[in-house]
Amino acid sequence: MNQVSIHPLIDDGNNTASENHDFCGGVLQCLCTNNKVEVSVNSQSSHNHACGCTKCWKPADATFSIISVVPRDKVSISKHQGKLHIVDEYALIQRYACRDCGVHMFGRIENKSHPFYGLDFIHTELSPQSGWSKVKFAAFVSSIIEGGTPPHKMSLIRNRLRELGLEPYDCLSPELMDVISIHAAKKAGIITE
Ligand SMILES: N[C@@H](CCC(=O)N[C@@H](CS)C(=O)NCC(=O)O)C(=O)O
Ligand SMILES: [Zn+2]
Ligand SMILES: [Zn+2]
Repeated sequence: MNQVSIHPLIDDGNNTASENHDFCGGVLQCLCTNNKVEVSVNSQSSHNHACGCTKCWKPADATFSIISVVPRDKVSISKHQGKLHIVDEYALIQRYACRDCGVHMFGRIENKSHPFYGLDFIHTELSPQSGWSKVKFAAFVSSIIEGGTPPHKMSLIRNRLRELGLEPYDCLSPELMDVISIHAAKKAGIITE
């Protein structure tokens, strides 16, 4: 069967397996064999989704990354902080990566006026614990072309995402796009609450 790969963790259609509503976090580990960087996350993840952009970390054999958010005050570096560096200081999301294995441990927004300020971006697949929220949609789908996917495969990939229960969007989901616009409308005084 000529099936396209989205991400090894969801390709088998088993995306719903482990979500646990009582789950309250775990430890993210980098992929080094020794001296693993560890980041403690004391919260369940939200808005877990597949991201097709070129900036988010993904395993070598994946077309999409899997990324979610947690409150930034629930994230702390617990081991080998010295191995972390910021991938791009000028990006909106400052991604803290392990210098040795390249994995992004978390991403942080420092611009206090950004609608997503206060949320850190994490890859729950780096955690040995199970119970994290399930992947709910696919964002920045058209961007996979910038990552090398041949454009003629796009409809096959969008169909496969739908088959896996992940509605494909070329930016963020409508819910998150609304959050961004509500923030902008409040800032401009168009709406008050
Ligand atoms: N088409 C671009 C899209 C990049 C992009 O805008 N990514 C989104 C989703 S992660 C974003 O919010 N980026 C902010 C950032 O990377 O700092 C690419 O693939 O590089
Ligand atoms: Zn590492
Ligand atoms: Zn991304």
